[in-house]
Amino acid sequence: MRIAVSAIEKSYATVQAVRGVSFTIEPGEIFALLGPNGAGKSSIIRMLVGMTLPDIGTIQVEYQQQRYNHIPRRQLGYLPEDRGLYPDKSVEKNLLYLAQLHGLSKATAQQQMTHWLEVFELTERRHEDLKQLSKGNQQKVQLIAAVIHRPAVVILDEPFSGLDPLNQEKVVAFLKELRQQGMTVILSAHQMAMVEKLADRMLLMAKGKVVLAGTLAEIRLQAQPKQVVLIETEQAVSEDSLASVLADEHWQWQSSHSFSVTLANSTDLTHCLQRVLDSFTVRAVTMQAADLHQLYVSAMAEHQQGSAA
Ligand SMILES: Nc1ncnc2c1ncn2[C@@H]1O[C@H](COP(=O)(O)OP(=O)(O)OP(=O)(O)O)[C@@H](O)[C@H]1O
Repeated sequence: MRIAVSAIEKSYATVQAVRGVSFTIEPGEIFALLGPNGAGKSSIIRMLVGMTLPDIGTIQVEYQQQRYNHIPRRQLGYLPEDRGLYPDKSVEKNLLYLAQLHGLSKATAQQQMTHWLEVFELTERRHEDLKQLSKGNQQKVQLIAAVIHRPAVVILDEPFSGLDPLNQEKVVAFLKELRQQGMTVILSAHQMAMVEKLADRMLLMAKGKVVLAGTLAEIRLQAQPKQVVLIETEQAVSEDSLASVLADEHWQWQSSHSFSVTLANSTDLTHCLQRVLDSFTVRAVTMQAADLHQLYVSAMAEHQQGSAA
């Protein structure tokens, strides 16, 4: 399923929640919507699933040569922010009921349920009422409920919320398996370390607008266009020798055996390394890349400064 969102806007009574947002999602990719509380992520999700319409702009969904203005219900698995299963029914009854509601045969529903309960280590708990499970385990049942009917697209609003680190890792593995099975996954999340491991592309939003977009590498370039490379040498290097070898570079002496160089692009990297290798024996070269959490925090700080100015 291919999804193209073009310049959508959405306002509620007093809030302009989404302000001219565009992006595309390619079939089979994991796409992450990121941003602080109130950024507009859930509003976008509600428009993607057809719960509300954009005031302005378009959503075009292509699936098996058909076109839609939202993701067709039969092809959608959705974990909303406010979860909706039956607390007084067992895990098994909840899942089988939902699967059959989506048109799965009893045998296929059973087989799907068995597989996913195993993945989340919930097989032993399947006869317990949902309300008897911890919040984290209920969350895992909700994730299974969203995918049990094998939809083409899965939308997960905060799939990591309420989960401990080990269970968050399980969700990462679960989402990778969905991608392997060919599903398109759209998720919103606040756990950057998890998103970094998973997302093929992402959209960082603030106050209804796009702040950064693309793959992690593209986002890195947008947020931090300069690269910093740390070079460690076998022999001691003085500041004077660096000044003569790297006369045109922006370098910083770190210790007798290491220094960093800030580069504008990869061509500069080649030139810089050639000059360094002509003069010193190099032990290690490390690119100092910011992780998604750091990129997110600095992008949001910059955005806030920009909108305050
Ligand atoms: N039904 C509604 N009526 C009025 N205002 C709303 C409604 N839904 C959302 N908003 C407002 O729209 C803005 C965007 O909200 P939205 O829920 O889309 O953000 P979000 O990025 O999903 O936030 P969170 O991470 O907290 O879930 C917020 O200011 C919110 O208060």
